[in-house]
Amino acid sequence: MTDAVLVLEDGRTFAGQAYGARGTTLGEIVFNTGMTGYQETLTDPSYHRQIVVMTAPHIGNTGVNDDDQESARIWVAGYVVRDPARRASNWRSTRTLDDDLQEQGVVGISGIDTRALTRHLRERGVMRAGVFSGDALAGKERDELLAEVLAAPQMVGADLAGEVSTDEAYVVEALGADGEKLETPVAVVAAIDLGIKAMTPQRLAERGVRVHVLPSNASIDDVLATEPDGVFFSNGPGDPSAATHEIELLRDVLDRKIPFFGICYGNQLLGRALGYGTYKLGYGHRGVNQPVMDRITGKVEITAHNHGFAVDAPLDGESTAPHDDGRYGRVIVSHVDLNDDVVEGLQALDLPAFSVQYHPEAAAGPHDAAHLFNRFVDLMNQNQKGAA
Ligand SMILES: NC(=O)CC[C@H](N)C(=O)O
Repeated sequence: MTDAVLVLEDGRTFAGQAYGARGTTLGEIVFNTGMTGYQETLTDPSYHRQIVVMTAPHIGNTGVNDDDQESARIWVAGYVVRDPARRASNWRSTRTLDDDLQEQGVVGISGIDTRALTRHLRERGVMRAGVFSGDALAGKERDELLAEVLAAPQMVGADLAGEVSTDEAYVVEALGADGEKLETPVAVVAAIDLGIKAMTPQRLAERGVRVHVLPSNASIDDVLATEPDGVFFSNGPGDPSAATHEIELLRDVLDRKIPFFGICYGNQLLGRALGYGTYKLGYGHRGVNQPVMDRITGKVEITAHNHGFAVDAPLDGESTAPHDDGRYGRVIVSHVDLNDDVVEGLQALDLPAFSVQYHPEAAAGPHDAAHLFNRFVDLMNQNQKGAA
């Protein structure tokens, strides 16, 4: 039975079965290669406006629980799977994935040859697409559906952090070794929520850090009002070249020599604040097994990724940050993806600032890179001692 259709911008179509909510959804179609972690993927705000294809063929086996949410809702624009589990079975599960997709109005499609679709996206690059089911499909010709896809906005130039960020600032308290609130934190961080995943402030809190999570439109005065030892920029959706306000905010932070750590979108914004360009990858990195070389230690980490853009910085040696006649001093590309040599991290040599393109908080994925949160805490400690 065919009661749903996936239409790609280049005209290729895939027939399947309606999954989750019925209706229309439009977005950029991307694929995720993680064999686990569908719940964390669905609730990662960086997937806002993207239709996600899972290359793992069987999705929903372990149901959904309240602990693995990376935010309060599903953010993907649409969901494409091969074979949904007929029955969810896990001791932590409180409901099925299909329930969540339906309740939250997320249109999906199943029964798709996700291997063929992924190969197509690898060859042609990610592109806009639409999933149509129920009344949205009834009586419509393929050309009408394609016209809807072609009218959808492009990801290039999209400034989306404001659409996913928190409206109000909130605090995640520092935790002691006993898991209880630590009255005197080891450091205070102002974290700019560009689409932050719940596990990120948690990883800092576990290291004794109090985290003030601020909305993406926070001003430098809002940041300074938290009396931060360090500033953090999170992951998030959209094109880093469009994030004008956030890039200016970051320059204000760098000018004050406040220790800075950025993840994913935060890495791209550090790149842009320093004056480098960013560009769109053909099909991006989305999964939990990307090998990344830390060029400072020579160690390789297996890491979780979700990015479609990357920083354009010279791989070899030090370069002077291009912004404003060397005002930010020297920078090295600290991390490189071993699959394709994409820049995966930046380290400023004359400022207390570094960032990675991948996800040390994991969720889902391996914990190889969790030590980077320690590196940030050390950087803040050194800075406090230097200032004392
Ligand atoms: N997870 C992220 O922070 C993604 C960053 C950016 N939106 C990209 O696609 O590259």
